[in-house]
Amino acid sequence: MTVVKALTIAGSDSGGGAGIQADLKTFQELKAYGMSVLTAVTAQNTLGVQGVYPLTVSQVEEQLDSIGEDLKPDALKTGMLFSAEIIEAVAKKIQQYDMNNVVIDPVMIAKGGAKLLQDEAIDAMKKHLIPVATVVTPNIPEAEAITGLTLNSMDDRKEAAKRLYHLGAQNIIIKGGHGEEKEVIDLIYDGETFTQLINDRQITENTHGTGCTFAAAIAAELAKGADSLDAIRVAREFIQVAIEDDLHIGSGHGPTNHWAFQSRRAKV
Ligand SMILES: Nc1ncnc2c1ncn2[C@@H]1O[C@H](COP(=O)(O)OP(=O)(O)O)[C@@H](O)[C@H]1O
Ligand SMILES: Cc1ncc(COP(=O)(O)OP(=O)(O)O)c(N)n1
Repeated sequence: MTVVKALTIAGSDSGGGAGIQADLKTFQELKAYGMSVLTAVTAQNTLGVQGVYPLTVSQVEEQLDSIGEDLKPDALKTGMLFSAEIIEAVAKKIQQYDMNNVVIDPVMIAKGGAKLLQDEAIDAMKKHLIPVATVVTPNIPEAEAITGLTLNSMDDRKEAAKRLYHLGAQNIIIKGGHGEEKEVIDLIYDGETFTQLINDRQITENTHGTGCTFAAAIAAELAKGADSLDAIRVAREFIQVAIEDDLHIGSGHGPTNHWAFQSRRAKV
């Protein structure tokens, strides 16, 4: 049996809907062996984020060394990185251990408004992390923060994607969850071609962790050898059914259903 290995470098969500918990659940569902490097602990539930506790740079580096020296991942994704210092350390270790298939989810703010990245870390993200990205997955506010543009139209999103490409990412996907359209439009750019993935927008409160889950699914598919566009298409299907078959747990923004994708396949 060939085992593919996927790594998440992210924060912990005690509520289990986002962060490393969402990533590991997604890796498992997509049949990739999951590994994790923790960058921060959050006290969090469906109502919001009650506490944020970053790890030290050396604690993050030591975990990356443990992985790099023994368990080379076939793909990795980054999530909450919190500070410029952690971003720089992560970018250095990705290069030192020659890690490929790198999905960068530039997590900045949780849905409830809590800051998961310090403002001054955005420059480090642009300088150190986006240049090593196989795929970068900003939502609309994150794309605005990175590019300095205001994204009111699809043409604005295309311009932002071009700027992210010029920062060094190989593939850009500007996610449409925060868009105004009736449908959800995720815009992909590979330096030559724009592709739009258009899906039904679900009217639900239960979208906690959508970005983490989506990026983790891309990483799992890249680990299995898919090209970037195919990996994004599978991840899009994974997140759509995870939102459609939501679990209704907690009294705020509930998590998505990480087993919906496999449950539906089993029924076919
Ligand atoms: N209400 C929704 N219905 C269907 N798909 C959604 C919905 N909200 C988000 N998505 C999808 O979930 C993924 C994450 O998008 P988004 O919510 O924009 O990111 P983030 O969680 O980082 O803010 C994207 O593929 C997006 O299209
Ligand atoms: C620990 C941790 N990491 C990331 C997030 C943000 O996750 P995201 O998928 O963008 O979902 P929302 O927070 O927007 O629901 C998080 N909340 N916690």
